[in-house]
Amino acid sequence: MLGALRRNLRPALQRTRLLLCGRRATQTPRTDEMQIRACAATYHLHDDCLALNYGGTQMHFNYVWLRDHCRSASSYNSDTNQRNLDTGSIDLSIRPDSTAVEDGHLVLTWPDGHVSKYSLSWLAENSYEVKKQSAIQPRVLWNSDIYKNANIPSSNWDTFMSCDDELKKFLQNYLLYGIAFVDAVPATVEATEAVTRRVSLIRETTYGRMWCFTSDFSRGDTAYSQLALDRHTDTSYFQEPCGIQVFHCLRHEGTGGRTLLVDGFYAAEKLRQQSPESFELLAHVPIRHEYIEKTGNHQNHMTGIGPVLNVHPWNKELYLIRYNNFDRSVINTIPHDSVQQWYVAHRELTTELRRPENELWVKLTPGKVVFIDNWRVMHGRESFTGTRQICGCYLTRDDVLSTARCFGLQA
Ligand SMILES: C[N+](C)(C)CCCC[C@H](N)C(=O)O
Ligand SMILES: O=C(O)CCC(=O)C(=O)O
Ligand SMILES: [Fe+2]
Repeated sequence: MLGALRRNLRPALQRTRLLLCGRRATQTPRTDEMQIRACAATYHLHDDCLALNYGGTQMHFNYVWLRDHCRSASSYNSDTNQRNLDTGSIDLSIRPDSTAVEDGHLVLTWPDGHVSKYSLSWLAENSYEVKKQSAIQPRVLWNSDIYKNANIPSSNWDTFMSCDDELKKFLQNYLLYGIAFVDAVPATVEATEAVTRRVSLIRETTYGRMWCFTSDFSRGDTAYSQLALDRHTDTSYFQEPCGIQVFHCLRHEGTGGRTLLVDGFYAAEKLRQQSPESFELLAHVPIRHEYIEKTGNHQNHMTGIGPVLNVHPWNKELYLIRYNNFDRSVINTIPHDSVQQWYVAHRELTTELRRPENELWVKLTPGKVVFIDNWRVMHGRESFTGTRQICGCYLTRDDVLSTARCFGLQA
């Protein structure tokens, strides 16, 4: 989206240069005058903001915002990408003394003589109006057919470990779909750790840094049994649930034990369309998840409070689902007259999550490592017989997204 915008802006920018090169308005020109001078970029100074029309978009910039976002050396350190200016010292009723558009830049002179210059394309990219048009993180929401028909290739261990382009492709798939696979990984904890470290930092939890589990009840949790587990997100009882879960089945001699994957955002968006009030309720009512373990050496009591659906307040984009019926705690954060509606909304979401067409079943075999966005994609498993050993770890979401952004991906 921004790429397309940049392309659209380029001819406009050139036209601006052509028309405005070397010209400077010392006083705010009248609108009709501006239209003639700068047909590609027009502006108008309102009482509370500067309106800029550029690249076909009408944008509005608050004056304090403009002073705060000055990119001159005294206001901003472009080596560290940090603000130098003390925002607390800006006069909250500041207005520019003079305004001009020249050479593809908006130039403002402030009452104290300080000059701020902003490239028009920078303003466009960073305006609320343009940001609002594109998702924070573009995603492809999927059910089983959509995912299968997309034919997303798995990465291969050798190329994944040695080639940055391969890692970038992997991350792009991961960002779009919330799951991604690496094949032909040696069936060891060390290789699983290496594949993981290639992506990001491991998040150590009470389960360890790298963990390896089997059905031995060594911990007080159903995961350490042979029972089936319905779709869920992990560590919902953390105030910040783990961002990514990595699984590698090192061995399984027995039957069953397939892994279930369900795109929680696909289901939640269906709910938003069909039943907006239920979506709103699940997005606002906080509930508690809890992990209480008092076995052998393990003493844990974790709680996390937050809504099932979490949306960015400014554009309503989903970013996190907490959905774990095993670990959901006593509901005592909802007034009695909303409890019934909450259960209705939860049931509607559950119905969407349980549609067979939304279920992607995969048998994890030695060599196949899966990365799951634990803020979006639910996992579960079929019951099994025999010895089954799974190793893996959790990753911090911020660090994975940072790796992706360093490759130039939008995340
Ligand atoms: C993955 N590993 C086996 C280490 C831990 C499992 C944690 C299970 C817990 N009920 C939850 O959903 O968070
Ligand atoms: O055994 C599995 O495949 C997954 C179990 C599980 O949900 C977990 O470990 O988080
Ligand atoms: Fe789990």
